[in-house]
Amino acid sequence: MQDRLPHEKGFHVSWDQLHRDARALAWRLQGEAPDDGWKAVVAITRGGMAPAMIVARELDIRTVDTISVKSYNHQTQSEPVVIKSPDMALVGDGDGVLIVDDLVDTGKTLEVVRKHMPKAKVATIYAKPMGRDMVDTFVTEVSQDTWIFFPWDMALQYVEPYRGT
Ligand SMILES: O=P(O)(O)OC[C@H]1O[C@H](OP(=O)(O)OP(=O)(O)O)[C@H](O)[C@@H]1O
Ligand SMILES: O=c1[nH]c(=O)c2nc[nH]c2[nH]1
Ligand SMILES: [Mg+2]
Repeated sequence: MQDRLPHEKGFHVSWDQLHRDARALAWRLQGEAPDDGWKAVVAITRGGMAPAMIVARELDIRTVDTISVKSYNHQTQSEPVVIKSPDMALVGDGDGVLIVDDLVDTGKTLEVVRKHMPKAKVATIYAKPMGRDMVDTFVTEVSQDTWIFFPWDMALQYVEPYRGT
């Protein structure tokens, strides 16, 4: 499938904003930990790595693994492919595991990941309506026609003033 998605709006997230929002996610997750604590955090690479690091730091979880799923080439979506699995001896069926990603959009990535670890809890910082139900905990919802620009995909640059002289 090669659909170009009609994104009308842009939501630009700075490192500072990402840090605040990831900490807000960790704050929410405090009350959702299993009685014996989270066994591990699994970051969905690449976008989930910075959020997972911040969440793991706030919740003092030292065991962090990754699952690598690729589904977009820039803004063009294709079928998600698992490129690298987590240590299955560690994560098992996902019981006690916290999966972290930067966002859920259509939910296709999480569909694949949940098949790997059906009992895991899933948290993202941002969520769009189509994929919202695939996530147990998130912080901010944006509309489906918004493209979220993450700090690792941006750089500071000069902009023209609104009014010339
Ligand atoms: O809900 P979906 O429609 O599946 O989209 C969400 C996924 O898409 C992006 O990852 P991408 O595949 O672009 O890889 P990346 O994390 O390496 O940037 C994003 O980081 C999510 O993982
Ligand atoms: O950087 C991104 N921003 C988005 O809004 C998005 N949706 C899917 N994949 C995405 N990647
Ligand atoms: Mg991703």
